[in-house]
Amino acid sequence: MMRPTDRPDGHRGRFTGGFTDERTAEILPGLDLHRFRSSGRPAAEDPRGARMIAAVERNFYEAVPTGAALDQVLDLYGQDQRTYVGVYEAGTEPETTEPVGTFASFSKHLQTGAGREIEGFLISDVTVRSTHRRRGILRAMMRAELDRAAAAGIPVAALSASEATIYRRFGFGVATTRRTVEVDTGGEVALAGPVSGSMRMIQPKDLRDLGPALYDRAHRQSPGAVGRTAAYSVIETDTWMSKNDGKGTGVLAAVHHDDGGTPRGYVTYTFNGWDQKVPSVKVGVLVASTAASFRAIWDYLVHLDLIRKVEWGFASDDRLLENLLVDPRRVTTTGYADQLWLRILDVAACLTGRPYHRDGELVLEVTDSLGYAAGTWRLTVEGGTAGVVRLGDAETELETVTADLSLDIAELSSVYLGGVSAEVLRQAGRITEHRPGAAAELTALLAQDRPVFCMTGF
Ligand SMILES: CC(=O)SCCNC(=O)CCNC(=O)[C@H](O)C(C)(C)COP(=O)(O)OP(=O)(O)OC[C@H]1O[C@@H](n2cnc3c(N)ncnc32)[C@H](O)[C@@H]1OP(=O)(O)O
Repeated sequence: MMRPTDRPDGHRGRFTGGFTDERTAEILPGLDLHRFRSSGRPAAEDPRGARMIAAVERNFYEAVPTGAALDQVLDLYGQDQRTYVGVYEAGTEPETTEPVGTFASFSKHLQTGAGREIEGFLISDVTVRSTHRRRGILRAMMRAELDRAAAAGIPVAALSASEATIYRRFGFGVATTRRTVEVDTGGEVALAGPVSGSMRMIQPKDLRDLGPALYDRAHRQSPGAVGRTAAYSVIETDTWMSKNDGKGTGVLAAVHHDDGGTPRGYVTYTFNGWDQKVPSVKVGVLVASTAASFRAIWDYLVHLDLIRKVEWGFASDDRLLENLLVDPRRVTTTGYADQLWLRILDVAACLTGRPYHRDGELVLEVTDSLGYAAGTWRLTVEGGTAGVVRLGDAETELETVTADLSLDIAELSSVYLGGVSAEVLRQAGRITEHRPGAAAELTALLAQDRPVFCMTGF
């Protein structure tokens, strides 16, 4: 089986290779930090991993999985090669005690546009026990792990946030957003563009191999997309052990084939039940590797018999869905959320690791309270290739250059992929312009040829 973490080129990331267990005594008074890799083994053989998962669930106010459900989570996290940090009361052992602080990280690719990608340090499961909050445990874990990622040469960290006010202080900025939408599918619904190929219903378990292959193709075309976690292998195949013992929860699935019979996309969805006032379905995973496939999948969804509403939690902000329909008012946005938060650790590696569609030159004065990216950077783009120098470094001129823009690393991380406008952040007072028009120039320089969107959660 091809797992979401496997890549055709065999790349698993520099970072995950050289890991060893370690213990850093006294990260804070009376608190020890332990770091260890997910083993992928069942709870009976990995009490440390099991207690880590229990702590994460409890801190998110969720029920703790047990038995086969817990073993499945441990297996999935092992596939992701997650590294866990646990903060423990001094003198207690991870094998027998739950941590009071948790922090997971793993390596996945981040698409930077035009099929280019850089390694990302993906962060998840950040929690602190209710009784230990606001004592600096998150700050200590974040600092320790960003230090480690930066030392390993990973250019960017990424996360999705439970609350929007936590992570900017650590240099993270919102790079992509998503919407929750409801599509009114009652009566005659017409699409604006052509629909081709055919849809076939399949068993969700048949997505085991097809899902990752199609996702891999789709995500390479989408700046902002990241490699999926192994959890998707049970989400889309409806085989979560924690739900109905893995026997399925009624997820339906359909695949789009193009006119030549090649699969190009798929959708999973769930019926919300006949007790609803308006019969509706909720889309789970929707992956389209071509624009034609996206149209065909939505043609299928809006024409489901008896269904008068389709809900979807992962619509992009570019109004693609509205433009797909002859009547764009059928789409109602019911929620709006920041999705991918980025934190640039290595300015030069990030800015040279993405495509450009025009030439230009800008000097950026970057502040960074954690120090990784601070400095005055000259970005020069010629023929689609960027050169980046930190002014004042030994080999560059110690000149008195006036920066075109001053901004914090959180803002540079926000605008980096081109999904957020530097000019808008200037207007919001988050970026200071020293040369009129420089923010608009940066916006144009960073613009992509495709919408910037992260189509997964992690
Ligand atoms: C990527 C993810 O996993 S997102 C999930 C985050 N986890 C959760 O939401 C679960 C519930 N909440 C928690 O477990 C904890 O409250 C955490 C993890 C959010 C914060 O942990 P703590 O140890 O309390 O944070 P810590 O004391 O280190 O605070 C660090 C800074 O963040 C600020 N901060 C902490 N929590 C929040 C919050 N919820 N909202 C805004 N600011 C916050 C603190 O004020 C402090 O600011 P300062 O250092 O600039 O003065």
